[in-house]
Amino acid sequence: MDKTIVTVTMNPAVDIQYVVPDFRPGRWFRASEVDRSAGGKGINVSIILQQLGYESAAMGFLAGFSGEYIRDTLRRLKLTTNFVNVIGESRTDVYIVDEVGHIETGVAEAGPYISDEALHRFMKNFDRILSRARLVYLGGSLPPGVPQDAYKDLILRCKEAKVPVFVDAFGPALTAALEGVPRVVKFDHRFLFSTLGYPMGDLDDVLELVSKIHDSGVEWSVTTYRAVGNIFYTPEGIYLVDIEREEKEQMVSLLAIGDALMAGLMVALLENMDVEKAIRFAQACSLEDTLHVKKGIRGRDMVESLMPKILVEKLD
Ligand SMILES: O=P(O)(O)OC[C@@]1(O)O[C@H](CO)[C@@H](O)[C@@H]1O
Repeated sequence: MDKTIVTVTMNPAVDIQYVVPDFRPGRWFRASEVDRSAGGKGINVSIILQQLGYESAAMGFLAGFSGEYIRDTLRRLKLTTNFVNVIGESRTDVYIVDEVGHIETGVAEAGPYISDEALHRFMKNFDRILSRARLVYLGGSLPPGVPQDAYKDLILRCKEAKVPVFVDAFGPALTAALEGVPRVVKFDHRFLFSTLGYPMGDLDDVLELVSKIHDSGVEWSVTTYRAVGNIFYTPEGIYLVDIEREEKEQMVSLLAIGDALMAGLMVALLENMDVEKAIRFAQACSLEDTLHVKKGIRGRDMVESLMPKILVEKLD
C-alpha cells in the first residue's frame, strides 16, 4: 500500500465567513456573502493537498451536529478520515471579512472536552496509521482536556517511526512541540518574542530568535512577518518573502492562508523542488487562497501562474 500524508486536527471547526462591507463593532449588519466550511488547520491542509493532487488522511476529534457536518463535508470531498467521536459539540469559528479594508475579525470557540479515554483511542489510531505515513502535519489549538505536550508526544512517536513532521501551533502547545524538534514549523513573530521572553523587536531580532530555534535541529521554518510577508528559514539560508503590490490589492480573505502555505511547502518538499522554487510555490498557494472568500485554492495551475508574483530575497 502507498504511504500517505496524515493531518491531525485536534480541534476541528465549522468555519463561517461573513462578508460584511464596512463592518464596525456595535452596529447591525447583513452579510453580503457567506462561506460555511469544514475547518481547523489540519482539515484545511488536507483539503488543499487534495486540490494540489495529493491524498491524505485527516485525523482528530469530532462531536455533535457540527462534527457530523464536518464529517459529511469531508466524505463528500472523498477525503480519508479517521476521527474519534467525543461528547459535546465541535466548535464553530466565525470570521467577518470587511470587503473594503480586507480586515478580518474572528471569534473562535474553545471546542469540546476530550477525555483521557478519547485521547487514548486517538493515540492508538495514530500509532496504527503512522506505519503507513510518509509525512505528518499537526495543526491548531488543543481542545480542553488535551495536555499541552500532546504535539511533543506525537512528534516523538513520528521520530521513532522516522516520519517527518510539520507543525503549526501557538503558545504552550508549540513551545512543548519544539522540544520534540519537528522538521518544519510555522511561527508568528509575536510567538517568538513572547515565548523567548524578549520585547517586540525588528527584523534583525526576529532573525536572531528564529536562528536560535534552528540551532536545535528544526530544518525549515516560516515566520509571519508584517501583514503578509514571511521569513523562510531553510537548510540553504534565510529568505525574506513578499508579494507584489498589485497582487496584495486583490486580496479578499486571509482565512487559512497559513494552511495553504504549509500544504504548498509539503508538496514542494515531497517533490524535491529546489529551495527557491519551494518557497515560491508555498507562498503562491497562500496568495491564491487570499484571492477569493471561499477557503482553499482553485487548482495547481492557478498557484503556478502566481509564482512570478512572489518576491524572494536571500538574506545571507
Ligand atoms: O484555534 P486554532 O485551532 O488555532 O485555529 C482555528 C482556525 O482559525 O484555524 C483555521 C485557519 O488556519 C480555521 O479553519 C480555524 O477556524
